[in-house]
Amino acid sequence: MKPQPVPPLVTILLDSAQVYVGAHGLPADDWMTQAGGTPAEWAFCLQSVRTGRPYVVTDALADPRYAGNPLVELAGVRSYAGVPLPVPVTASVSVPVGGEPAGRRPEGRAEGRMSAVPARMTSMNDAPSLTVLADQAAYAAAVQLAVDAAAAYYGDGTSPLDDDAYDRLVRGIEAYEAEHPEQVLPGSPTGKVAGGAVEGDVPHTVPMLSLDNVFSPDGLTRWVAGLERRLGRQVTVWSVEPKLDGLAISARYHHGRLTQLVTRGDGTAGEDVSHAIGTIVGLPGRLAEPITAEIRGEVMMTTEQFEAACEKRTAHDGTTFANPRSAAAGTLRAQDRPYVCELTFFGYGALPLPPTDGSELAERLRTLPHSQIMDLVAAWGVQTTAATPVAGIVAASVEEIQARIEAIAAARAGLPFGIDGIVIKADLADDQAAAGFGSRAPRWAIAYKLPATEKITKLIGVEWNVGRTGIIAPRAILEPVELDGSVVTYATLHNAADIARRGLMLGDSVTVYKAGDIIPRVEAPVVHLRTGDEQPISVPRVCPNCGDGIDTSQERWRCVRGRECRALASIVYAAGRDQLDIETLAESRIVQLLEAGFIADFADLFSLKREQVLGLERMGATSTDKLLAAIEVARTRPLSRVFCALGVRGTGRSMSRRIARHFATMEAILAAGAEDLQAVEGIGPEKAPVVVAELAELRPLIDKLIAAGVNMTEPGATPGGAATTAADGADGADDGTEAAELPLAGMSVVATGAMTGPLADLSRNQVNELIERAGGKASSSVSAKTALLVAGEKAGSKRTKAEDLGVKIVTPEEFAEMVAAFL
Ligand SMILES: NC(=O)c1ccc[n+]([C@@H]2O[C@H](COP(=O)([O-])OP(=O)(O)OC[C@H]3O[C@@H](n4cnc5c(N)ncnc54)[C@H](O)[C@@H]3O)[C@@H](O)[C@H]2O)c1
Ligand SMILES: [Zn+2]
Repeated sequence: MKPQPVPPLVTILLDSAQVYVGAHGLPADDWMTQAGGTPAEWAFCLQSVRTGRPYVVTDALADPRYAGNPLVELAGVRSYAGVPLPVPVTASVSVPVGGEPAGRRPEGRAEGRMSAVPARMTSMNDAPSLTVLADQAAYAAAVQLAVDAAAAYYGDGTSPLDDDAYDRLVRGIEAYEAEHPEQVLPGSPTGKVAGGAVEGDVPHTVPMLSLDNVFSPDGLTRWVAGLERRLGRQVTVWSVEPKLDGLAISARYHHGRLTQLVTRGDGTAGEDVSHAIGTIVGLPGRLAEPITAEIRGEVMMTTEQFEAACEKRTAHDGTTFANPRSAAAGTLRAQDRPYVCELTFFGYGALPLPPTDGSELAERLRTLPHSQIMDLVAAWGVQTTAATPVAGIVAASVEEIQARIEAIAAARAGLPFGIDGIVIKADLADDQAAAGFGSRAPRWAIAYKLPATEKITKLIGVEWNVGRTGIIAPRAILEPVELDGSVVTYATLHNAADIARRGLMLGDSVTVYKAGDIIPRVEAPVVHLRTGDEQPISVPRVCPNCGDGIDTSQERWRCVRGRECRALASIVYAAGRDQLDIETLAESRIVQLLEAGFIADFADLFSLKREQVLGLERMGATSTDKLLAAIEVARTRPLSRVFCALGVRGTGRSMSRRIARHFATMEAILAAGAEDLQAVEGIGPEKAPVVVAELAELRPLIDKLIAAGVNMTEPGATPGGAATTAADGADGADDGTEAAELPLAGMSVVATGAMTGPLADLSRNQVNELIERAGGKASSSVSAKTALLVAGEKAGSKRTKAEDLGVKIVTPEEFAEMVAAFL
């Protein structure tokens, strides 16, 4: 028999750092890798972060830089160990370029180093990525790492891995075990509660299990079908609840009194943590009724409790907790801390407790639907999610479950506590009893996992930026990390005091948080991962923009020149091509005008006198009149341009267009509250209040613009937004028809390559404006949601991607015809 093709050796570092890419010159947000290291050390990652689609290896091979690289061989691998690989190879594997990365890993850190081979991807729909294990040694190292990490995670919360890295590792172990059942180690974490890493000495009356996971609507549908097949009937009632991100705990009440708290442990026995009684909000020492029962639920820290706990710990030993979950884990078990941190409890179950398991209550707890048991628990005075925006509900169909999943996922970023998914349970006791339990999880419940919102990465730098009002704010530069659908390289650090409070140092491993629209933020240093090489973060002594002094009397530092510090930059921006487009106004001219005291902001441009301009050095009559004429034209620009010129944080060109089209007038924008703003696509619960606050701050400038007669309306738009009212039915009917008649209504359109024909002279921004005038949504990246690609000359990778996805492609000329009325 012919030997199998030998797969190239690829190295994967089991490091918590999630790397970047960029070394191969492709957009960083397109790719992900599984490994640690720096961009110079790693060249490829083979799965698109944005689309989850596998990367086509052969594409990259055309690049001469990779000639002779092991990857060349990788591309030739069509099967491994006799199993055909999807062609071409599609695993999440990274390949080192130019030798192995060495010596970067901190000492004393749980890690394994293993060779890896391309994995066969499971169904891409539902495919979370996994760490690929090449051989038995790699497998053994992975098992050891996972068990150590889990022990630290459930112990004092000091795991070296973030959850995503841990989950990928365990999935890799599972995949390896499926291929090599004869090699499974007894210590393997798979199939065990808490990965088999924790023990306890207080037996549970009924095992406290974990939950199995799904990751997509398809996964959920399959799970439901599987359960119904097992039961031989349809499940008619489901309960849908948030999956609280803390630790499971059992609270034993005797005659209404809380007598014992026990952790989940290995599922059959846990640890007694009764010392925490009295410190957990939502878990009363005495119930409203003198009942005897066991209540199960999640112990966690709210964001507020986490901040308070960090403050206490910093005061005590100068360190913080890495995140709310590990703070809760550490706090629950800590007995001899000189400070007390408050915890929060949410119940999600109740069961009979011996010796009263023959009682009438015990019988009710065995036969009532889960949802009604939760009502009972709340009535007894225990906190449940009922009072939160993500309350548990019952659903009758997969569609209803799915709708609730979406609602909970949308609410996640605004919640005062962490959730990491949605738990779906068969609500009726009969269904639960008939489905029963596996060794690790019940068969009648499933966790629908949401993407991780937190990861561990490295803080590699801090830069100090001066805002429009002269506020000097630090920003963290991170080793790029893929988080909730995008690659994060920068994160907010509020101010110098905040850096000190969190005890951050350069080179620290840090937890970074991002969900939905939220601007990523650094949560805390992971103190137990320090190597001793971390350096203090230096703070500026003078304004980084103008070199003048800094007013440090407030927590938010400010340049002593205040608004003036940034005046030049703001006016240059406002006059720019995509904003007011004042053609002859060069930066040097703005400097002259500022220095002469004729202007202090861009609104002053509109009241410039001819003599003033004429009096400037190197300014003749012709150029003066040209400039004044250009300013006259600027006075009539559409609202979207004027709004963009304001430079409201988080609103660039396309967002400004969307806002202007939605509200139609500046008056309506100014009257809008955070709620109203969220009706604009791309503005979420976090961004909306920022925009409102910025606009309040900009109000004097806006009033000045209005007084100067600058246009404040968006041509063709009606208040309320034509596109939004389209779906509104009756009273939106007029607008609705209008929107539906627009040639690109409801379409996401991407333009790429050089425009030709009637579009030849348009900038990309102008093409995007055109798309939006014609009712479409301009986007810069091709995805499954793209309805149309306008591909000019040299369209490149976007065109390839559109072809792959079956997106309709037109030439600039064809497009010009489609939108001729709007040109
Ligand atoms: N970072 C690490 O080193 C590390 C180590 C081990 C585990 N982990 C993380 O922990 C996860 C596995 O932990 P797990 O076994 O506790 O499982 P899990 O957290 O995935 O799910 C089970 C748990 O969900 C909780 N839960 C929350 N809301 C619930 C609700 N409404 N109803 C029922 N249960 C609810 C319960 O505590 C239950 O035990 C992994 O996926 C990983 O993300 C991380
Ligand atoms: Zn300054």
